[in-house]
Amino acid sequence: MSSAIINGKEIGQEIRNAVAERVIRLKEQGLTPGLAVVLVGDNQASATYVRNKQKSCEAIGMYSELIKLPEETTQEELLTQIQLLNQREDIHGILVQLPLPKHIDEDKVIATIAVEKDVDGFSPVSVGKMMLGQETFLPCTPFGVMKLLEYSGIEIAGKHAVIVGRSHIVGKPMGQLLLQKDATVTYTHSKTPDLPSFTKQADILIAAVGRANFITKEHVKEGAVVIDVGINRDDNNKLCGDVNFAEVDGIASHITPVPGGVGPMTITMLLFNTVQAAENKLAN
Ligand SMILES: Nc1nc(=O)c2c([nH]1)NC[C@@H]1CN(c3ccc(C(=O)N[C@@H](CCC(=O)O)C(=O)O)cc3)C=[N+]21
Repeated sequence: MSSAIINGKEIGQEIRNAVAERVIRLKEQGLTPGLAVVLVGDNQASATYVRNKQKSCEAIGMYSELIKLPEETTQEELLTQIQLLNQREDIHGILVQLPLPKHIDEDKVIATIAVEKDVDGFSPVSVGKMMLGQETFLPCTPFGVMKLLEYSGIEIAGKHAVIVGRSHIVGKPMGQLLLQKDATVTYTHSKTPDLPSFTKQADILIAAVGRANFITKEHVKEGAVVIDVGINRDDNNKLCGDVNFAEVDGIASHITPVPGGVGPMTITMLLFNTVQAAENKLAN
């Protein structure tokens, strides 16, 4: 029997519809939620993502503004731009598209974003609050994965979640959010010896490695829920995840496809956080 497909496009659309309703309420009160996306340089992949984000904002009636800066932008110029956005009344969320050019200190840039506008949830204060279980913007990809699990009726408490990958934006916060829902969490990474011996124990397996088709049938336990966070290009330049879908299909109980799984949820939660930021402003 094949695995149940967790449809991120469909679940994402359902959440976006609810977010669109909140946009209508805000507009009735004279406030249009606004997202600023800062793009430095001309990374082709980044340009595509950024276009998707803007289209998604417009589709639900939000304002979005692209601040496109040349590759040669200095760190100081970028910090000045962010400080201007921090002060803007019409901008409620700020996203600085990563990766940044190598001459720019990413940590410094992210730390400059006002925490109440940090809709990516990447700043040190946001991360600290998340760790403490305090109210804050959750990073969009792990937040989106939590929503996928919730909408699919997958139980988390008491389950063994194994995370493959420990990036600041996916692996680490993913484990934290699952822990907060009472999963037992194991982090694995590139230095983990005998990876399959760990991943085979997973009730919930999160693949966030960034290598095409890296997770094969030997990594997956019968009946596991497999979440594929990867976005890679295969040898034919086709979009694919970290999981070898054809191999794992039928072993997993549930699986997310790429495309159409986690990706659309990342953008959905960005819209969600931005509307929340606007609502917070109205409340204060
Ligand atoms: N500050 C920052 N925040 C981010 O959230 C951020 C970032 N930088 N840098 C780049 C990554 C990547 N990312 C994606 C979002 C949606 C899809 C997505 O919607 N993917 C579609 C397919 C899109 C296609 O066909 O190319 C899918 O999986 O179905 C993919 C990738 C956000 N990122």
